[in-house]
Amino acid sequence: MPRLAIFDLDGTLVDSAPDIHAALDRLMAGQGRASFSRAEVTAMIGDGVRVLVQRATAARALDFSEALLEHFTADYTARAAEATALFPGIAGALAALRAEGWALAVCTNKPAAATAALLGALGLDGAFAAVGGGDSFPVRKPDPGHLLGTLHAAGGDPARAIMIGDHRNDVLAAQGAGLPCLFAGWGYGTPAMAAGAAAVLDSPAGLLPALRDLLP
Ligand SMILES: O=C(O)COP(=O)(O)O
Ligand SMILES: [Mg+2]
Repeated sequence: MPRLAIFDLDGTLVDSAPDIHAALDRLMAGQGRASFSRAEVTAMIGDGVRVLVQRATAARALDFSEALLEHFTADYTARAAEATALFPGIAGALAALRAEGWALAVCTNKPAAATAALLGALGLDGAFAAVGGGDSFPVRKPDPGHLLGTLHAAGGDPARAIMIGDHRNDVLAAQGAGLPCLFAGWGYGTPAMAAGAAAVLDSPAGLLPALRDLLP
């Protein structure tokens, strides 16, 4: 069975904050509310789209509604790849891992439809043995069931799999599933969120050596 690297998406593989930010600002403008700073937006990312819109509406004294959530989700899904790109070094790291025989998967709290649209636009459809979105399973990160469901869909073995993520939810899901977690320090998380990770990486250049170290 090949070694399996399971990647978080937002803040780990892709710098998606510009498009999430733009979509949130469009939502707020439609409600007559002020836009957000980038730091406000990155602090709201990580728990899926429902919690994102709940946090954004609360921050602008708006009542959350299913209609606002649906509006945001449709708008963001259609425009998820306008300004979003892979972090520098990610494409090379993924190619090197595949060349070494690693299987790859994505486990993200972003909804599956937006995830598929984004991966397709980035030319990454087909790069992953499985993609577990935030609505692919009855649970999502930090619940380990999301990670284990993705792992099983990829045909992986928990004893030969590693999680890579930028948020506390990634570390907690990995801990619950019994997997080591590498913390992507280039993402949207805070240093405190790395507590419990096997290692904190400063840049994607550190991915290959750290993964080989954990699973020779
Ligand atoms: O959609 C989110 O809130 C976060 O997505 P992620 O799990 O890929 O970081
Ligand atoms: Mg993330």
